[in-house]
Amino acid sequence: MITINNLSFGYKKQQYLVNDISCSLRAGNIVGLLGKNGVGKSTLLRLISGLLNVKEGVISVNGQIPFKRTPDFLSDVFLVSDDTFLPSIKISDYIKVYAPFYPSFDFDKMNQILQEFELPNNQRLDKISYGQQKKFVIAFALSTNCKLILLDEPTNGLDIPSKSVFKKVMIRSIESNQLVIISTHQVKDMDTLVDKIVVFEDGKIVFDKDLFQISEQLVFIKTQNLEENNEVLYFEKHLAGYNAILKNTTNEETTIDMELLFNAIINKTNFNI
Ligand SMILES: Nc1ncnc2c1ncn2[C@@H]1O[C@H](COP(=O)(O)OP(=O)(O)OP(=O)(O)O)[C@@H](O)[C@H]1O
Repeated sequence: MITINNLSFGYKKQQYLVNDISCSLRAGNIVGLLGKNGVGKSTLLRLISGLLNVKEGVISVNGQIPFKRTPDFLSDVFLVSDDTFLPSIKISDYIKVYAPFYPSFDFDKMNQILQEFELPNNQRLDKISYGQQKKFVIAFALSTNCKLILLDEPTNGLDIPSKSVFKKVMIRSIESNQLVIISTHQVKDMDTLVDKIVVFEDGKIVFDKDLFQISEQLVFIKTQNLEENNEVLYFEKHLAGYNAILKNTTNEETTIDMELLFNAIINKTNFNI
C-alpha cells in the first residue's frame, strides 16, 4: 500500500527533519506512528497525504505519487489533522456536502458512530467542543471507507469513555483492504488498538515491528525482585516494584505495555529482534 524509499524532507534548507527513511506498510494494519513531541510525525502524515512534497526520495501510495493529488488518490485517502477547521454548518449538512467526494462513503456507519459518540445530527460544527469536533471528524473519516486513513493525534481532547468508544469503533470498522496510520505521542492510548508500531526519532525510523513479533520475542512483567530475572532488557522502577521487559525464552504471551516499550526504544535499548 505505502512504499517509502530514501525519503528526506525539511522545512529549512539543508536541515532535514526526515532523513533518508525507507519503509513499507501493507493494507489490513492499524499502525501506530509513535514519537516524542516535535519529531516530525505530523510532517510524515502530510508527506504521505501529498500536502507536502519530498525533498529527496520517493513515496508511493497504491502506485500513486501523493503530491500529484489526483482525484483518484484524493477520493481514497483521508487525513484527520490535529487541528480541526470545520465550517459553521450542521453535522447533517456537512455530511450531505462532503460525503459525495468519497465513493465508498457509508451513511449507516456514520449514523452509528455519531450515536456511539453521542453527537446529534442537528448540532452546528462550530458550536460543539474541540473533543466533539474531533469525534465528528473521526466518525467521518471512518465512514469514508478510504483505503488509507491517516489520524493525527486522534485521542487528543477525547474523554476516557470516548477513548474506549474510539478503540471499539476503530477495531470494528477497519477492513482488510484498508490501512490506518495513527500518529501519536499518547502512546498509552494505542494499547490493544494497533497491530504494528513504527517509532520515529531524530529523523529516522528507529523501530518498525508487528505486535505479534514483539509478543514472540519479548515479555512484559511487573515484579518486586529484578534479580530473579536474568534476561531483563529494560526496566522502570515504581512504588511497588519494577515494570520490566525481558527476552521471551519460554514462549510466554504477555500483554504489551506500550508505554514501557516506547520508553525502552527511545532510550536505545538493544532488543535484537
Ligand atoms: N509549516 C512549518 N514550517 C516550519 N516548521 C514547521 C512547520 N510545521 C512543523 N514545523 C516544525 O517541524 C517540527 C516537527 O513538527 P511536527 O508537527 O511534524 O511534529 P510532531 O512529531 O507531529 O509533533 P507533536 O507530537 O507535538 O504533534 C517541529 O519542530 C515544528 O516546529
